[in-house]
Amino acid sequence: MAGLPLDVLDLTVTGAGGRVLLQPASFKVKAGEAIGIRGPSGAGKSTLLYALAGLQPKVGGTIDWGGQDLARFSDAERARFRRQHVGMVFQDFLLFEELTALGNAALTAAFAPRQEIAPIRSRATALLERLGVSRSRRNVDSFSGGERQRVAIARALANDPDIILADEPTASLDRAAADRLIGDLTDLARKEGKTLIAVSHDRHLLDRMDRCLEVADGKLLEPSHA
Ligand SMILES: Nc1ncnc2c1ncn2[C@@H]1O[C@H](COP(=O)(O)OP(=O)(O)OP(=O)(O)O)[C@@H](O)[C@H]1O
Repeated sequence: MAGLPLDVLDLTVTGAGGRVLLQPASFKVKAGEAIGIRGPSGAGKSTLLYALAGLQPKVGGTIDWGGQDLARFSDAERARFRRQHVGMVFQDFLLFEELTALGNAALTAAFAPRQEIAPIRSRATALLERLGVSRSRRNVDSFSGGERQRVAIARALANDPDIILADEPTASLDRAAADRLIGDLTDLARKEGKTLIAVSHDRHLLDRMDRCLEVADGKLLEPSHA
C-alpha cells in the first residue's frame, strides 16, 4: 500500500480531569514523507502521535488522513481505520506475554479477512528474520528489551500499513540495530511511499527524517529542520 497524506488543523487533545495536553496544532505531511517529532520529556510528543493514530479519546479540530477525518469518526470507525492503514510501534511495546514472537508479530492476522492471514504471517516471519529475532517460536516473556522492541516493530509492519507511527522505535536497540532499523523505516517511506512519523530523542533517527516537528510544553512549535 502507498502512503496517505495528513492534514492536521487546530488539533487539541484533552486528558484526564480536562487537562489540555496539546494546544491547537496545525501541520501537513505529504504521502511518503518521513517526519520526526522531537522535544523534551513530557512535552506532549506521544500525546500527538496517539492522536494521529486515533487513540486519543478527547480531541478537537481535524485529523485528516487522505480525506478521512479521524476526529469525526466513532470509536468503531477509528479502530477500522487503524486496522486498515496504521502500523503503530508503542513506546512500551504492548506485547502479549503469553504469545510467541511470531504470534505477537502476526497479531493482526487474528482480525484480518481469511485471504490476508497467510500474507500477514509470512510478512511477520520475514520481518522477524530481517530484524534479527531468531527465537520467533519462543514466548516473549523471556525476551530482552531490544528483542521486544524488534517484535513490536515487526508487528507494526506485518500488515503492510500505509502509515507508520512509531514512538521511540530505537530506544531499546544498540547503535548498529538502531541504524539498520532507521534505514529500513526510511526505505519504506522513500521506496514504498509509506508515510512515516516517529517520535524520538535519537539524533541519528531525527537526522534521517525529511523534516522534524518540535513539541514543547503541550505546544507544537514552528516546524524546524532536524
Ligand atoms: N490521559 C492523560 N491525562 C492526563 N495527563 C496525561 C495523559 N496522557 C499524558 N498525560 C501527561 O501529558 C504530558 C505529556 O505526555 P507525553 O507522554 O505526550 O510526553 P512525551 O513528550 O511523549 O514525553 P516522553 O519523551 O517522556 O515520552 C505529561 O505530563 C503526561 O503526564
